[in-house]
Order: sequence, then structure tokens, then C-alpha cells
Amino acid sequence: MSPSVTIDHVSKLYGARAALTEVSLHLAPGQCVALVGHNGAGKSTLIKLMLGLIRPSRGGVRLLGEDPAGAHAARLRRAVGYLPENLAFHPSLTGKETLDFYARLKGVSRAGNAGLLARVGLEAEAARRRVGTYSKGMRQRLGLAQALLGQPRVLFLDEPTTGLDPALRQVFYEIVQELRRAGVTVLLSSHALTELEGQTDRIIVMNRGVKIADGTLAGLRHLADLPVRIRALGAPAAMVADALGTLGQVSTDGHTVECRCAGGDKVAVLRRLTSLPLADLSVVEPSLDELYAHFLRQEQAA
Ligand SMILES: Nc1ncnc2c1ncn2[C@@H]1O[C@H](COP(=O)(O)OP(=O)(O)OP(=O)(O)O)[C@@H](O)[C@H]1O
Repeated sequence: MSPSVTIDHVSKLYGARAALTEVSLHLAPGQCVALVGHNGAGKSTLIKLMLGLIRPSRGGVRLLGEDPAGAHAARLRRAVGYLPENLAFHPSLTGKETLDFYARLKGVSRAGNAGLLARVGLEAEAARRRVGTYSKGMRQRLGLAQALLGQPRVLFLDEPTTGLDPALRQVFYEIVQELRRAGVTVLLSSHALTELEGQTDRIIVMNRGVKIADGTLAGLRHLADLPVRIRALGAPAAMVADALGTLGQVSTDGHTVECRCAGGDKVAVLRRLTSLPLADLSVVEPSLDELYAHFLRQEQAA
């Protein structure tokens, strides 16, 4: 299957400042990819390049096999959805009028707009209200409906869940999963790493314009090889330490015993622990936050 998006050795300079340096990546149909990085890492610049809003200083960008800033840009954009980080709507238009306006701008039919509003959780009553009366969550729902206009094949979501409550975030990710199953490529940038776990197929970590990691969560965990923590309840720390020997380090808060061991020793440690009279056992894999911090440290040390 040919990639939906190809970024080939792309650099983007603003004067002497490099916003992106030699970035290469492919996004496949039906893939949901998270783009993570600190402020200024280059996430928005990358999305703007993929949208054809700016051109690379060096390297090539292809969107659905074509140049997103080329002669067919207008047609190409109809196949793309974009939710910018800060999307401002006109406060005196209703939700429905706003979506109709964006449909006209995009040159797509307005016929499905009521269904689209309902799909993002803006029912008829809400759609008739002026956007000026909307909560942040409602505005973000409207923003997502706007991005979904015309059934895009590629969707770019810049910080889509910032400021949303957990219930709405859940709705949001459910829609993303549906789109993914329908073969849509979804790229979402985020600072909220913890909530991304389990939601995306792949994670791309950016730092100061450079791609420093790219893979599945399991792949990144394997690459980082950070210690795994195993929590045991019901046996004294000394007994656990005895059972583990040199396989892991043991600490306790007086209640739970925590064993830290190398990822490769996890199964051996679990085998030894299960021979003890424990009440409970849980494995805590390195979180995405810890992986992110690890890759940044590694980059800074290089
Ligand atoms: N139009 C511009 N002119 C000059 N510099 C720019 C411009 N756009 C971005 N930059 C610079 O490029 C770098 C990358 O910015 P970018 O907005 O892509 O980062 P980001 O990862 O999206 O950050 P944030 O999470 O804060 O949105 C930053 O150093 C930024 O100051």
C-alpha cells in the first residue's frame, strides 16, 4: 500500500533558524500516529508542510502521492482534514452555520453536516446555538466536525485534546479509532503523553526540529530498555530480595515491595516472585512520559 504521506529528508529554515532538520517519515493508510515533543520541537511546522501551507527549504513532501503545495493543492486539500491548535470560530454564527461555512470553503457538500455534528456529540439543540455560548469542549467538538468535512483520507490534529475533560477525550479517541478502521491516516500532535498510550499505532518523538525516535510503544520500550518495575504485595522485602538475588533491586514503602529489573530479566524475575506467598503482583512498564524523557536525555548526551 503506498504511503498517504511521505517526508523525505526535509529541512525547514526560517532565516538562520532551523525549524526542522533532515526529517524523513512515511504515514500509511489506516495508521494513527502521535507526534510528540516540547514546545518548538517542530510539530506544527511538520503538519504545515504536509498540508502544503509552507514549503520545505530542502527535501520533498508528498501527500497522497502529490506535492501538497503544487498545482493540484486545492483538490488535494479536499481529501485532507485539519484541526489547528487554536481554531477561532465566529461567535455570532451557530454551530450549524459554522460547519456550513467551512463546507462551502472546502467545496464539499453540506448534506451530511447534521449527521457530522451529531457524530461529534453536538445534537440539534446545540447546533442551533451560537458558538459564542459554547464551552471549550463544544468548540473542540465543532473543530473536529470541521476537520471531518468531506470524509478526509488524511487527518491532521494539532493538540486536539488540550483542555478537554476525560469523558470528552474518550469520545474523541473513539472517533479516531473508527476513522482508523475506515483506513484514514490520522496524525495527532500532543503534549499529553499518558493519554496517548493505547490510542496510537506509532509514536514519533521530535526535539528541536530533529526526529529522535519513531516506533510502536512496544518498539520504543524495547529500544529504550528502561528498567521495569514489578510490585509485589504480601511478602516481606527481605524475602523478595532473597528470591531475586542479583536479578533486581528491591525497595519498599513498608506496604508494597517494588523490584526494579532490566526488561530482559522481567520473565525470570516474575518466575521467582510467583514462587513466593504473595497476595498480589503487578508489572509497571515504563510509561510514555518516561520513554520520552529517556529519548530526550539520550539526544542531549549525544
Ligand atoms: N513562521 C515562523 N517564523 C520563524 N520561526 C518559526 C516560524 N514557525 C515556527 N518557527 C520556529 O520553528 C521552531 C518549531 O516551531 P513549531 O511551531 O513547529 O513547534 P511545535 O513543536 O509545534 O511547538 P508548540 O508545541 O509550541 O506548538 C520554533 O523554534 C519556532 O520558533
